[in-house]
Amino acid sequence: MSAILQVRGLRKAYANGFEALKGVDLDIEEGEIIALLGPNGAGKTTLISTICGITTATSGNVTVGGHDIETDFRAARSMIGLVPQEINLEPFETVVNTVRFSRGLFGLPRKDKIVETVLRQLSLWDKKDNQVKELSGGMKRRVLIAKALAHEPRVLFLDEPTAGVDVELRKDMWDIVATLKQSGVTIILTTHYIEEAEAIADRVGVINKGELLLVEDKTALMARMGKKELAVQITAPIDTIPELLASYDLTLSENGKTLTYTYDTRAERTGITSLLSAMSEAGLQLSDVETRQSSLEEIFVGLVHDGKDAA
Ligand SMILES: Nc1ncnc2c1ncn2[C@@H]1O[C@H](COP(=O)(O)OP(=O)(O)OP(=O)(O)O)[C@@H](O)[C@H]1O
Repeated sequence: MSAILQVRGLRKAYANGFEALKGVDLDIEEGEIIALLGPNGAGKTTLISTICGITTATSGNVTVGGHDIETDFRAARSMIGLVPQEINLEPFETVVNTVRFSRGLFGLPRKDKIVETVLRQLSLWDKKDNQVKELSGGMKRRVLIAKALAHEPRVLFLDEPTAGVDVELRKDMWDIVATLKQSGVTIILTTHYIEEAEAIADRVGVINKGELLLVEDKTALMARMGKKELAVQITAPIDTIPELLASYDLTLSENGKTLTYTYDTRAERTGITSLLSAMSEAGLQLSDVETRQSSLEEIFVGLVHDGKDAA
């Protein structure tokens, strides 16, 4: 495999002086799916827009298939398909014409066979003569993807493909992404959802405050993120954690009535069973037990922290 996309020292300061990208380096291999994960305002859309030439970088450079996005804009842009966050379709146009038109925008000759292949790939062929306004929200999202694929790009950007869609539609989208990968397209998507990255990505990049904190193989990253907490309520408050429980990773709440145990969901043994029996041995009476997955926000805070510690 070779890097189809190379991003080097990419910085973007907006007109008001705000630095949305603070020197991003990224290599993307041909044929992989990479998910860029980050909280609101992290810079995900800015990164994609800059790579796709919608906004101009302040400094740094980007090449797609070896073509510089500034000095060789046309060649670079022709290799990229962009599926934007917002649905921006012409409501009275038919599906097939919408896709044909997108292909034409790249100055390519009309090739109905290609348009047909794309529409079939997205299960839109039987809707080809429908007007866009007659389609469901999920179908409209598919049309956006079909449009982005009409000029046969090798790299496809999906900006928050499943923001605000229901679970079924989200799974649908994941299947589409898997099909596209099989056809050899390199896919870069942005998302807020860990489970989305987990479901479809080969690698995950975490972006926060304009910095790419890490890019890592998904399995390794998920193992690191897979922390869960077990909160155990006890009937009688205690001042300190009993000696018998010293070997567990426990914290005691201020009111002395909740013991919180942090464990790794992916570990072979979570240690919950032995912890609960050790609690009973220590004479603690339990009144309630609750589990909690660390939120994305917390994971990011953790990651930002780790990054600072390492520096
Ligand atoms: N045109 C602009 N002028 C000034 N600041 C901007 C502009 N566009 C975006 N920003 C700021 O840059 C930062 C990054 O925005 P961006 O849209 O790239 O984030 P994001 O990670 O895509 O967020 P979200 O998940 O909410 O879409 C934000 O703080 C945003 O307010």
